[in-house]
Amino acid sequence: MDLPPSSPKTLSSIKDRSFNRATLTDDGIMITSQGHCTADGECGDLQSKHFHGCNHSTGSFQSSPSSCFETTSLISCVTCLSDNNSVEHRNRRHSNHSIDTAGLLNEDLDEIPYSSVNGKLMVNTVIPYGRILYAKYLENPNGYTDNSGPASPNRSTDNTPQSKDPDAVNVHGLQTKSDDDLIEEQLLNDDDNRDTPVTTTNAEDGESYHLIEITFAKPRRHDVVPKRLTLLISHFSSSPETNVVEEIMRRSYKNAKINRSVLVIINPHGGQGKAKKLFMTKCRPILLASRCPIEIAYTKYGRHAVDIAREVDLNKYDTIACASGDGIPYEVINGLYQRKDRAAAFNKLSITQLPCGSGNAMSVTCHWTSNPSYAALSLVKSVESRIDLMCCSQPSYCKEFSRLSFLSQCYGIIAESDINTEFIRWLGPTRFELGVAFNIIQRKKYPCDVWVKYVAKSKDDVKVHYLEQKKKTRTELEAYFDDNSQLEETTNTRVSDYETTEEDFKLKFPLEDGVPDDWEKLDSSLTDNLGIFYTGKMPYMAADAKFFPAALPNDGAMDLMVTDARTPVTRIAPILLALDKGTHVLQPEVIHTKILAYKIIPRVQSSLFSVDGERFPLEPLQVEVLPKICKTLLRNGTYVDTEFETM
Ligand SMILES: Nc1ncnc2c1ncn2[C@@H]1O[C@H](COP(=O)(O)OP(=O)(O)OP(=O)(O)O)[C@@H](O)[C@H]1O
Repeated sequence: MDLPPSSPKTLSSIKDRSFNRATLTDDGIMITSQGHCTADGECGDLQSKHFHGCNHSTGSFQSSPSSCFETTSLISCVTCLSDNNSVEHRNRRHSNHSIDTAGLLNEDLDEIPYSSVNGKLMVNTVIPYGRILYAKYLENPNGYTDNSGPASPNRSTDNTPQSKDPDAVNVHGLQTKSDDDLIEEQLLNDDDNRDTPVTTTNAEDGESYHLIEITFAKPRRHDVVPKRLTLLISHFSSSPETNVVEEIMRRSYKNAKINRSVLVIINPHGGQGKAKKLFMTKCRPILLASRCPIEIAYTKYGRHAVDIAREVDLNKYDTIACASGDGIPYEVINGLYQRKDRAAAFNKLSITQLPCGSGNAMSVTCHWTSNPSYAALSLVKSVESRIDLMCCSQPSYCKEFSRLSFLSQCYGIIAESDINTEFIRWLGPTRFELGVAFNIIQRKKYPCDVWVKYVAKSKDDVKVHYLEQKKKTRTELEAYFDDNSQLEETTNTRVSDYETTEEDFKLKFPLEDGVPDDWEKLDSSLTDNLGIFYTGKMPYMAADAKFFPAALPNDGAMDLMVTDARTPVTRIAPILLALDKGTHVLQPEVIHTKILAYKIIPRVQSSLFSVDGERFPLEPLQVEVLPKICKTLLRNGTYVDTEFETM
């Protein structure tokens, strides 16, 4: 620690008067009074000095310093941004919202008056714990600074990171020490102050204040960016021993792991070549500000992520974050599956996505956003949760390894539109919609035979199953969140979680055993004229395509949707147009059920299957659910609300 040992001070100290005072509330850190200007015209809030060039000789609050205390009294919406703390409240508030293209709820941006024109934080402003990334004690703070800016006054110039080749990678594709590591080291070195309280006593009321720097995620345009803020924080506690910084961190990471160690896998070709830039500019600042140790691996060839996951050192990471589309999480899951210690791998690592590709269904579903910076915030704040996977077997590969699918399998119109339009990849997501429209107009049909093992057959049964499972999950989550007093101090997460064993990977319905007697065959008049066959485990297949609104993380079932190619275009068009709302599953022309397993035997000469967006061969395909096999990070412990309940 480079600061001198501190002795208690009083608030009559001129310097201390320059900082905003704040206190801890249930929802966040609330500004209780604004800092004064010092005798020499300096203000503790650097935004005034560095970003607005505030000159206090002309500033309005200097002429009447006390007016700040009286005139600004805005109570901001805290629970709206407090991602961790109130699942119920959040779901209630936002039940009528859908995700917009930036993945933001616009009200979030507008409701928090973080700073007024003169750079001061308004009294009663609350910085929600859900937005706080880090806190530490401070003795010589410089106030409100921009972490993402080039010249941070809080940083020693000696420590300025040296620029090295950011693409330098070792044999495993892991990045060698570069500017990322140096910035990370610098941030970690900053931690010296974390445990050392600097106490200041208010001579007037005897209350104890601590000079604390917090780093929080602040909305800026469509993103969140890390910002630092220095506050004099008082905390009323029965115990004088209370470490306020530890308390802030505990509340800020209530159901999440602090300092999650992350292996980031970047597909440099993902998102039409934008993945690396998106990660570096939008996600990395949030992860670093949260003091997450990160290592980066770049994929150098197709399916490289399978190899990386197969060889990854389980002891080094808690999370694999795929800065990519949905293709890389699919590969990571399959790489882990091919390991000898796969149960240990799935128990140790959470697989998540930072949405930097063209298809980002996992992030939309799990982080409730397709915005990379918000997804990074969700990554550091989310609850580790179990999800079901689907195990796919076909004759050509299942003797070696079956394939795990986390998202979907499809055959027919959707599969062809997804895969056979790759040659117009430059069109982005539009290529998929064009492909669907083209195939529907042609009324292309895809004959096949299908057998299923039902969990909920009729649409009414599906609703009942959904409501029951949702209620069960809600009860479990409430118990989980209430159980915080029993959390392990160091990790802030519950230790006794569900554990996968090798037994869980054993298939109940191996391909070679044929179709079991209790499976039902779908009506041949339908399957002879099949248009779409689509199974899924996540509600969103893209930001605006809520294909499976009844999908749940671990209900032990996958959703199946089937359509008949003979359905008139005048009926199928409105069905497809209802995809953004998810109400297509209610239409009589759409079959929607919940199943545990299925077998499909195609009866066409040339076509394909698409599994999680990957091309699979045109062979019999048998799939079953592997319950709770994989760990991921879910915002508030749930998938994004699809409003299926009220449909
Ligand atoms: N360096 C590389 N060279 C070639 N292919 C790669 C490379 N890295 C990854 N890939 C492949 O790119 C595919 C797509 O990856 P990803 O899902 O991240 O991208 P995307 O932007 O969403 O694209 P898509 O539209 O194909 O889904 C994967 O099959 C992966 O194996």
